[in-house]
Amino acid sequence: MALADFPRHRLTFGPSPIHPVDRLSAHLGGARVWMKREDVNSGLAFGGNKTRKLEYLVPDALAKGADTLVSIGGVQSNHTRQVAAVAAHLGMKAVLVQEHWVDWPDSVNDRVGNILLSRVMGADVRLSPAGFGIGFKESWKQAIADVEAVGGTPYPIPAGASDHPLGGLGFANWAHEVAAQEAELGVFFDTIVVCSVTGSTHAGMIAGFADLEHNFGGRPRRVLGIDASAKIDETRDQVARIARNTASLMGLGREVHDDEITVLEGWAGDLYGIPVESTDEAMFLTGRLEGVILDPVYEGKSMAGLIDLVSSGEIPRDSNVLYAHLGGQPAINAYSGRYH
Ligand SMILES: Cc1ncc(COP(=O)(O)O)c(CNC2(C(=O)O)CC2)c1O
Repeated sequence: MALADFPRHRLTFGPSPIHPVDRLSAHLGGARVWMKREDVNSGLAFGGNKTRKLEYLVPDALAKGADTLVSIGGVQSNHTRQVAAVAAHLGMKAVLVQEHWVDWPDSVNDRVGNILLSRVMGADVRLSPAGFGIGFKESWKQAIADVEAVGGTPYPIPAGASDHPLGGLGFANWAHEVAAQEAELGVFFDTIVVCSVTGSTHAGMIAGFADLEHNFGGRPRRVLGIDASAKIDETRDQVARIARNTASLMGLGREVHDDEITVLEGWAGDLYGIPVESTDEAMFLTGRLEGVILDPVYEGKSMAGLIDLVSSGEIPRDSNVLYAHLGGQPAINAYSGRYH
């Protein structure tokens, strides 16, 4: 099946906005930087990259007669908050396993930001002591079994909606959306910068841009994933696997080449969820030059990567760089101790 043949349940307002950030570009003194704003893509609880992925999972959940979305993330997961919003929107229940992915001293970490929003939306929020990991977890499997035990019909959604057969389609579609917007804007984004953790945002982009090039006469471009997992080998493997699975699912017609899969390290720090100096600097620079808010877990780290790659000229001065802003702002409320 071609991408266009997959059912998509609209959860977004339409194409997410693309705009230049020329004060930031001037400050960096290199390529022109633009942003595509998934942080304002939906009216459902601040939206984000997972909302776009869920547009392709919801038809499957509805077709299977599910009544409960079951997912997993850290205490300040943006993903589980978006699952809670979509469940509420659809009239389904949500069971969310929130694991101890971050040893962050803010005592309010489990009472503000994303987890507070999920509770407001009526999700069954279950705190778990298990630590960070992007693979399948026992706590999540138990939650699925619990729903079945009371006669419910669960729809399992893994961390980040990534290691799911349909998990890459949302951002494969994102690539096609970018191409349509380029035609309107009269610009070509030769480089895309995106944060990579569970991997299907980046992986979907790889498959989508390969589809554009191989089947729609598109020009080649670089998709640079910036790791924020601090477990780069696992993330690299997951991005590669999901990119290839997604390409095969949508009938790309060729293999995904190794040189199309680039996950860069250097800005994640030692631990997932713990900001480092470059994270803080990226957050403050973007906030003070553009009024754009980045979070300390994900976008602050991917922007730190963009800043270095543009400043160093690794991304050439004549490039147009599209930064994927994937959302995540609510989590900043759990880091007030660092930014007061
Ligand atoms: C704001 C933001 N930016 C980038 C990412 C990384 O996306 P992927 O997981 O698709 O690689 C997340 C993910 N967040 C996870 C979550 O539980 O919130 C899946 C880890 C994100 O929330």
